[in-house]
Amino acid sequence: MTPGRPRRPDRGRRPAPRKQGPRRPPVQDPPRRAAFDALHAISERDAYANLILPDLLRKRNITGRDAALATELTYGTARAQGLLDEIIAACLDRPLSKVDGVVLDALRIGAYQLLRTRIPAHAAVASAVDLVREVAGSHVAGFVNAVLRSVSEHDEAAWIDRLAPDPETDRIGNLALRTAHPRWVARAFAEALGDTGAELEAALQADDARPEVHLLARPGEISAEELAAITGGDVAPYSPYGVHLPPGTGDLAVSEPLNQHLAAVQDEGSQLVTLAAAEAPVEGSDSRWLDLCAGPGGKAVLLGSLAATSGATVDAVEVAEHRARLVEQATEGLPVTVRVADGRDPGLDGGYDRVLVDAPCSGLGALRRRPEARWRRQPADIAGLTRLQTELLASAFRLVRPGGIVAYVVCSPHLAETEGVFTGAARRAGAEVLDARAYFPGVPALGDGPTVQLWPHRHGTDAMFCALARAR
Ligand SMILES: C[S@@+](CC[C@H](N)C(=O)[O-])C[C@H]1O[C@@H](n2cnc3c(N)ncnc32)[C@H](O)[C@@H]1O
Repeated sequence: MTPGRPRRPDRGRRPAPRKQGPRRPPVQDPPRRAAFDALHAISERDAYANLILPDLLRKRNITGRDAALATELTYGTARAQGLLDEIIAACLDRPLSKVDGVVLDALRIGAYQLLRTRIPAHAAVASAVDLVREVAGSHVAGFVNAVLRSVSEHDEAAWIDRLAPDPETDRIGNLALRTAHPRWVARAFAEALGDTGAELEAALQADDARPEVHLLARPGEISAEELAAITGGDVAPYSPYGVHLPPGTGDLAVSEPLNQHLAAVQDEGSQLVTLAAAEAPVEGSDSRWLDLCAGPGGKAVLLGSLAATSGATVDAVEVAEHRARLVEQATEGLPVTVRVADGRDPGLDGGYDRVLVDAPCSGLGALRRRPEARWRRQPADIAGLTRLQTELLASAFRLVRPGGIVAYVVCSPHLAETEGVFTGAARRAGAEVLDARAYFPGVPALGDGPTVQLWPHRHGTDAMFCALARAR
């Protein structure tokens, strides 16, 4: 990638830029360059960190400690972007929007290293200056040097004390900045938790931490105990098929069971909601299951594995062709038939015994795993999503038979996407709402029901929502 040059030199008046020195040859720093290229693709082309970075590392043959540094810088900087921007803005005498995008991404990487890593300040500043020289030219090196020296005058806590709103009058705004969340996301968490105090703080902090990787031990292929022994992980606390990997588990330990289709990467919360969808009792036969939003196939694998052991079959519907292909690959050998169709009207015969609607959503419950999503998502996205969720759920109620189960799942705690969508749809369908907590055995702190909201700070899972209804 060749980032464009800045539209014009970015020279802050405060602090004064250093005089331009003679042009130096570019310094090679492959991990930081990879982090920069990934972050710039995220900010300019709406790329996804979990897709772009592995691709860059593979193509450039960056491995080991260098790959770990590139990953830390990419994910950490993307996750903290809004906080870093506020701090950088406080070191400028012009609006942040006037800073060229290439320069801003280099500043963000530098500020992240200064504030959230143990990299010594002089190395953080020098490496960012070298980086910007390489990607934008020497004429902006002095500007970047001066801004980062200003950033380095305080640590993160001191910057937050200076910049965060007063917690007495704006508790949510204060916590949002402290935990590097957009205010509207912090407010959505507060509304779902019914709390703006210690619990909201714990939820936002857990959401800002690096998540553990969870594996699914595919039922019928390997037990969680065996998978934990092979990978050096721990058996998950709640899912009988889950394994948690400690941070830093090497690729090698994990790649073999993944390549052999014994295991898949899947958050324990996703496993729990799928198990609830598969285990809530239907009245009568239990052999035709439908996964109405199946791509890329994580839950279809678990549903298909469970169906294989009970003699059921699964139809997996996905509107996006390429994602449907991913479902086919993931479910090979399982009793799963993939169909490319719009779940709102998939053209299938009804009469299903179980329908899972794992609806497209804001993903506010998985921000730990999608670092760029927290700054990319906007409140205005919610209305369109809830419309689609409502239509998909109405379709599920048309496709299920009386006595069958509809499971509504989203990876979001936003009340509009959770209770807001489900309550109305179940009422309109005349369905019996089940107490979903009964199908999360052993899972603590599930609230008052009947729906279930999982949380990173309570359960160590993504913030998955699950509601169950029996059709009448
Ligand atoms: C939350 S994801 C599902 C994740 C999947 N169940 C899994 O566990 O891997 C939602 C999926 O719904 C798909 N989708 C969006 N609109 C749809 C529609 N109208 N009908 C069917 N699928 C749709 C998206 O392409 C996306 O793959």
